[in-house]
Amino acid sequence: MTICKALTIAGSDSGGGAGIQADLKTFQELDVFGMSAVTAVTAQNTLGVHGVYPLGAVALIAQLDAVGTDLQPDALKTGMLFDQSCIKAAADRIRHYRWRNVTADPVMMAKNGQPLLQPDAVRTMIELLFPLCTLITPNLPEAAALTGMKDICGMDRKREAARRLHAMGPTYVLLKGGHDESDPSVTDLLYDGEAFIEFSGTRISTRHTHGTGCTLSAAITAELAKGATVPAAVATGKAFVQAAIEDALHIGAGQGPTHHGAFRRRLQEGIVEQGVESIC
Ligand SMILES: Nc1ncnc2c1ncn2[C@@H]1O[C@H](COP(=O)(O)OP(=O)(O)OP(=O)(O)O)[C@@H](O)[C@H]1O
Ligand SMILES: Cc1ncc(CO)c(N)n1
Repeated sequence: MTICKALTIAGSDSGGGAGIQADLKTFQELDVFGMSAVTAVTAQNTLGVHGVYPLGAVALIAQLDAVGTDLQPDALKTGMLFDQSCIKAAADRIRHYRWRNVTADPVMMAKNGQPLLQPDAVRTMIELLFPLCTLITPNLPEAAALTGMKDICGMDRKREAARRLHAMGPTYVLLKGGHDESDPSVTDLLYDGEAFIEFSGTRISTRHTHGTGCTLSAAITAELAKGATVPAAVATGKAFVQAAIEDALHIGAGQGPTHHGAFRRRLQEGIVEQGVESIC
């Protein structure tokens, strides 16, 4: 049996809904072999982030070299990178191993506002990581921090933000719409420097959206690993996260995780369509 392989470079979420745990569950659900390089361990649950324990660049490089010298990923994503040294290490190893199909989810804070990236690392991410990326997937607060735009509301401002983000070097920008409560169709906007494509769903009224961004970017990464185009990968990713939110598990006392097994169940029931046939 051959299988496509995907790598996540991200933080660990002990609560299991976001970070490395969400990414590996998503890779597995989409029939891709998942690998990980951990940047930091967080003590986290549905009530919030209770501690952040960075592993440091030396430990990150060791993990990336272990993967790079033996198991080449067909696609990779970055999530919580924590600080400048981790961003530099990740960018350096991505270049060294000539890894392609790179998606950066520019994680800056958890849904309840706790910081997951040091403020002085934002510029490093733009300068060193974005030019290596096939896709970046900022949410609206991240897009504001990256572009310096104060309020990004309405489609015109979203398009302007996407243009500015695209000028930072990635091939595609996906501006996520989860934080725009005024949009009932929760639209994510994809831009390749020429055309805009809107991916809409149905906004679910729920507090259980912990890790939606991680899950979306992991699903896109899995599809890219299997050989999908970026628009096709985003379409599958959006369907995956929509199903995961709709079938939420209602566990924990706070902002709960999504259900990573929901998309597979819908596939089996014929409710959603399979992504690409794997090329591996
Ligand atoms: N309430 C909702 N109903 C349906 N889809 C949603 C909802 N909230 C978010 N989404 C979708 O989930 C995905 C992630 O979007 P969001 O903007 O929430 O990311 P995020 O803030 O980076 O997530 P997180 O930080 O929790 O990982 C997007 O595809 C978005 O459209
Ligand atoms: C480890 C980690 N990565 C990303 C997020 C964003 O959802 C989170 N809450 N925790």
